[in-house]
Amino acid sequence: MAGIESELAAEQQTVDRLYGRLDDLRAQTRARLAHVRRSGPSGSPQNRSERDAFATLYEDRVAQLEAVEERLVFGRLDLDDGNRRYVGRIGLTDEDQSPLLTDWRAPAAQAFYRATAAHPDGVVRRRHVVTRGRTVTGVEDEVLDLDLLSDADDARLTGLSGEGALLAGLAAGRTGRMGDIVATIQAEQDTIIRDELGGALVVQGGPGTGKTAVALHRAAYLLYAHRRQLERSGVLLVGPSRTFLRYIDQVLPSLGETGVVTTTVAELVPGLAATGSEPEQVAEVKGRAVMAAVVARAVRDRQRVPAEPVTVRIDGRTVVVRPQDVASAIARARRNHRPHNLARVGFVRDMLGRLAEQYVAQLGGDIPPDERGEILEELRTTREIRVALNLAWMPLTPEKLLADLWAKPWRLESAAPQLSPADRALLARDPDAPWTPADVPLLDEAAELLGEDDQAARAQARAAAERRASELEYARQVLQSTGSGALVSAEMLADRFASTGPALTTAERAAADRTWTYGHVVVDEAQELSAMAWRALLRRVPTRSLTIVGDVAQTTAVAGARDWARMLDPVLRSSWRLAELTVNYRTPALVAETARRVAAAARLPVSPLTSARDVPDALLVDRVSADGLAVAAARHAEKSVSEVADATGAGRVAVVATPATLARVDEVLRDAGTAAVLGSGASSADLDAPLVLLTPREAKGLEFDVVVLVEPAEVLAASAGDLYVAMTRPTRTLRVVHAADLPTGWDAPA
Ligand SMILES: Nc1ncnc2c1ncn2[C@@H]1O[C@H](COP(=O)(O)OP(=O)(O)OP(=O)(O)O)[C@@H](O)[C@H]1O
Repeated sequence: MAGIESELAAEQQTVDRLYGRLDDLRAQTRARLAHVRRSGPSGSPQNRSERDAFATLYEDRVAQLEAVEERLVFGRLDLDDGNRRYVGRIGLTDEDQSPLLTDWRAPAAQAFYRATAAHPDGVVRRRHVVTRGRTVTGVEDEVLDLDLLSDADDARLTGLSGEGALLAGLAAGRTGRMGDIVATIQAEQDTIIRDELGGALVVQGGPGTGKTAVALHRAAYLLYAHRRQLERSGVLLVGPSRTFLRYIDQVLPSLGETGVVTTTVAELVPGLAATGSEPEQVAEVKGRAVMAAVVARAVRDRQRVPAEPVTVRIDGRTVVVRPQDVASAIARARRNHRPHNLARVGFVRDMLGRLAEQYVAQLGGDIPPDERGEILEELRTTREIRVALNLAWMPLTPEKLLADLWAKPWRLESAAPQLSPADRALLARDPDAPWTPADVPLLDEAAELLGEDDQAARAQARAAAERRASELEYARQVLQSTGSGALVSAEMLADRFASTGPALTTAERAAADRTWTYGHVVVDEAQELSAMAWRALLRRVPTRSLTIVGDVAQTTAVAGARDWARMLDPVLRSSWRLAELTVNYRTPALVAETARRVAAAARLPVSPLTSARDVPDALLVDRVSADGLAVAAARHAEKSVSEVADATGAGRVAVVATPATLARVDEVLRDAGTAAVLGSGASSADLDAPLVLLTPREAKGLEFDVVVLVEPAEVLAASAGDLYVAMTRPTRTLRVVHAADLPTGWDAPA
C-alpha cells in the first residue's frame, strides 16, 4: 500500500509540474495577447495587420492550451537506457527547451501504444497515469522487459494494453458526445492511425471496433505528422448525418485540432440545402454509376441543332441561323472539351462570325474593322438571334439542368435510354420539390460538366493570387524573425495579414468552395455511399489520399455496399489497401454475439469480432402482447433512465424502433409526462437529452448506455442492416421488448 501511495505521490509531483508549465505558458501567452491588444489602433496599415495577426495567433494558442486541460498527461514510458518519457495530449518543454511531455502523435510516443512483451521496442515498463482533474488517482503498470516477467504476466500482456484504464473508460456513462481515446489507443488501432498519408486506406471493422475513433485520431495524427502539406489544402471529414457530426464534434478540438472541415454528402455543394426526402429506391437509381453518363447526355442534349432555319431581319437586311452552321459551330466548340457554359462562349462567337459574314455580304464592299465590331454587337443583342442561339446552346445552372431532367419525361428519356421506363418513372419529380441528398452528387456532376462562365472571377483570382504571394512572403519573414513556426504557418499568418475581407482559415475557405481540393479525405460509414457520391468525393481529393472507414455488414442504404471491392474497384481501381479492426470496445460480449448471430442468419457479411468486456444483465428480453408493446417500451425506457443517470449528468438511453412504433412510444411517454426527444434531426441539445427516440438509421454511429429495442422482427423486415445497427448501440444493456417472435439466430444453438 505504502508502495502505491509513494508511486502516486511521485506521479502527482510530475503531474503538478506539467500543469504548472501549462499554466505558465497560458499566462505568458495571455500577457503577450494583452500587450498586442494594448498597442492600440495607431500605426501604418501594415503594423495594424501585423498586430491583428499576432493577436489571432495568441488567441489560438490560448485556446489550444485551454483545450488540453483534461488528462494533459496519461502515460509514462520507462526505457531500457534508464530514461523516462511522459506522454500526453500535447508536447511541452521547459524554459530551456528540454522535453517535459511528448505529444502522443510524435514518433517518440509510438511505443506507448505499440510495445509488447514480445516487441518491447526499448520499453521496460509502460505506465498508464490516471487523473481526475489535476489529481493522480491511479497508476497501472505493464512490465515489458522479459526478464522481469512472470508467466502469468506473459498471458495477460498478449491481451489488451492498459486493460484497467481501458475498461474504466469503456464502462463510463455516456454523455451524448464522443470522447477521445488518446490514453488507451490499442496497438491494432495505432497501426491504422499512423499509417502513411498516401493512397486510400480502407478500415473494415464490426460495430464498436473504434472505426470512428480511429478515423478522428488519424485525422489529428496526419495533421501533426504532415502539417506543412495538409494545412494548406486541409482535411475533409465526411460523416453520415449532421447528428453524427455533432456527436463527434468535440473529439478533434480536444486533440488540439480545429482545422478539419466536416460535412455530409448532402452538404457537399456549398450553398445548396438538400432538405427533401424520397423513397430508398429513388435514391438508389440516382446513386448508380450510370447516372454520370445520364448527366453528361443531358448536358449534350442542351447543345441542339434546330430543325428549321431561323430568319432574322435587321435594319432591312436578312441573316439566317442555318442548321448546318449551328451543327458545325457546335462540333467545333465541343472539340476542346471545355465545360458547357465555357464552350458556349466559343460557339456564340463562331455563330456571330458566320451571321456577320451574311450581313456584310449584303452591304457590299470592304467594311472597316471597327464597323465590323459594331455589326457583331448588333447581332449579339438582337433578341431573335439570342433566342435562336440559346435554343441551340443554352447557358445552364446545375439546378436548372437537373430540375428539367426530373420534371420533363421526354428529356429524361432522351438522356437516360439505359434506364428502364420504371426506373425513369421513379425519378419524376415536381420542379419545385426540394433537393434530396441523392441529388447532390448529381448536381455536383452537372456543375463539373457545365462550368461557370468565370472570366471576371478568374481575373479577380489572378489579382488576389499576386496579392497573396506578397503577403505570404511578408508572413514568412515575420515567422522567421519570431520563430513561432510550430504553431502557425506562413499561410495562416498571411491570411490574417490580408487587409481585405475577413481573415479566413484554410478550413473556412475550403468549406465555401465547391471546387476546393483537399490534401486528405476521411470518410466514415463509407459503406453507405453510392457510386455517384464516390465520384463527387474523389473529385475533391485528386491525390486519392483517403481514409475510408465502415462496416459492410451495417449497410442500410439500398445504394450502399456489401463488398468493398465491388464498391471501390470501379472508382479507385485496385489502388486501395485494407486494414481490419477486430475488437469490439462498445457492446457487452453477450449482446455483440447475439447481434452477430442474427446478422449472420440474415446473410449479412459480418466481420469476426472479439468483445473487450462483458457485463452482467447485458441482454434483457421482455415478451408482451402486441397491444401492450408501446406501454412496455415506455416503462423500460423510464426505468433505464433512472438506472443510468449518474451524479455527473452522464448516462444516456435510446429507444430504437421503426418510425411508426416510435410514434406510439412517444405518445405514451408524453401522456406520462416523461421528457424524451423524438428523432435526431433538430438541435445539438438533443444529443444531450437523457432519453431519445430514434430509428436505426438515426442511431447509426452513435452509442448509449442502454438501448430499448422495440419489436426486432419489425426492424428486420425493413432491413437486416438496420437491426444489426440497432442491436449494437448499447454500452451496457440491450433491453428488448417484443410481441412477435424474435428473429432467427437470436438464441444460441444448444
Ligand atoms: N482504444 C480505445 N480505448 C477506449 N475506448 C475505445 C477505444 N476504441 C474504441 N473505444 C470506444 O468504443 C466505442 C465505439 O467506438 P466507435 O464509435 O469508434 O466504433 P465504430 O467502429 O465506429 O462503431 P460503429 O460501426 O458501430 O458505429 C466508443 O465509445 C469509443 O470511444
